Amino acid sequence: MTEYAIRANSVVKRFGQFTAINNINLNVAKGSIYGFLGPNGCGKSTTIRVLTGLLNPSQGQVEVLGLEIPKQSEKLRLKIGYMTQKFSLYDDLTVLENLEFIGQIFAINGRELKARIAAQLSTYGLNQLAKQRVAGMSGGQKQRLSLAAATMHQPELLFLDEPTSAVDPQNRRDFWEQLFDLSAQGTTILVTTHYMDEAERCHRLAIMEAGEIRADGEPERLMAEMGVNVVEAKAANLRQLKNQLLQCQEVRSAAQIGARLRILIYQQVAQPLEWLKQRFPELAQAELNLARPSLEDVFVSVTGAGRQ
Ligand SMILES: Nc1ncnc2c1ncn2[C@@H]1O[C@H](COP(=O)(O)OP(=O)(O)OP(=O)(O)O)[C@@H](O)[C@H]1O
Repeated sequence: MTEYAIRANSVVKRFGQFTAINNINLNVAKGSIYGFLGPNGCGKSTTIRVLTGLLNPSQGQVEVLGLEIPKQSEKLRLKIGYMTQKFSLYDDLTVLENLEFIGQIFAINGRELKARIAAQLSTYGLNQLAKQRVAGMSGGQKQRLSLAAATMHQPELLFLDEPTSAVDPQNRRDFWEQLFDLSAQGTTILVTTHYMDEAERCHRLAIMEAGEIRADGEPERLMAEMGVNVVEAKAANLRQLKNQLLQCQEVRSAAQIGARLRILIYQQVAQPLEWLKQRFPELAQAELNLARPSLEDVFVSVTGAGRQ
């Protein structure tokens, strides 16, 4: 039987008249990496704050690591790590001093603290930087320190709010390798992101828009079940063709990628290539191919994106 680290049932959070998250249902399996993908302002951070007990839900039930939230939030605090969007360590302290400080907050002292710091410095490649003040460090180095700090007390569950928005692709890759190491050791991870490639790495994923979960599942399954076929067309006058395609109710979206147009066509059209050629005679000689769906296609097909 699957054990869940997080269960949320019909959770709503309102700020005054404004509903920031609406009827969120969530089951996050223990040890998994669960992604929250969605545009700015769709409610990802609000959801995390409710799940961590920092915000009280307006409605609904939340259970995290077997604790009833917000009632038992204080007990939860010691079992979770939370890396917020903003770098939240001390610029004027060194790497070592930051880790000591965080350790003490979690009541780790003496020999145990020394051992934990040594382990974290080594795991996150910070040995050479131990005596360096944070102010002079690069974005990638700061991010490694943030993860080291968030995992100092070996939390069972880790919340990461857009952890890689300030780092380059190589650092993102390395960061994700660290997340998979943590997951293999049994840590459950909930991570929010804007990046499709990052979302694709998650074991499971929720796509959010305007405070609601629009789709939820394993990335591969979401791609297989999205209800549209993807066609790539290499043709002349792509801008004009795109506008004409968007007038057709059979077309979910069309977007230019280099010299091609990526067209999502609802699956009610059984033969999308033939349909395109019939509907647009100028495509009769064009290069048309069915393409493998991507997560970006799923995102477009389940949200309001892509219709302009
Ligand atoms: N304390 C608050 N009071 C009023 N409105 C809020 C508050 N916190 C968030 N909101 C609103 O709730 C909505 C969701 O915000 P949230 O920060 O959860 O989005 P997000 O998906 O995390 O966005 P981003 O990717 O930009 O961080 C936004 O419209 C935001 O302005």
